[in-house]
Amino acid sequence: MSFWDAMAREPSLMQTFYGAMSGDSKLVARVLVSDCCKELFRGVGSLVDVGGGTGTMAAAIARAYPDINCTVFELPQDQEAIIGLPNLQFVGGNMFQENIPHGDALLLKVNSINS
Ligand SMILES: C[S@@+](CC[C@H](N)C(=O)[O-])C[C@H]1O[C@@H](n2cnc3c(N)ncnc32)[C@H](O)[C@@H]1O
Repeated sequence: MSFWDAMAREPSLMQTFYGAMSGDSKLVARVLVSDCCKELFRGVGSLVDVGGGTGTMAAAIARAYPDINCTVFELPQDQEAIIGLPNLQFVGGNMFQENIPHGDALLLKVNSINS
């Protein structure tokens, strides 16, 4: 059983974990969508956040760049995801077993506790 499968059996642990991931993403997103990183997004029309959790990072990018079509590719799970942005969608899947959706840019962000 994978770490992710095990965690899915513990809803409170899962909620804590994704809350921590989201908090980290909020912090990093503030830098990523600031003026200093504008060059990174030049010419990008679509972006896929692989393993993007509840969508915190992708949502920040989608808000800052309404012309970028953002997709979160994530294991199907019962977590509250960010909804309501016209240029943000979620696709459920396993990156090791299924094709990752096409995007001009792929984002694969891990949290500092993993690195
Ligand atoms: C360390 S968390 C990082 C979450 C988010 N990118 C962030 O930085 O806040 C890793 C994420 O990858 C997802 N994940 C793990 N294995 C995956 C797989 N095989 N396919 C797709 N997503 C996966 C997990 O559910 C989790 O949301």
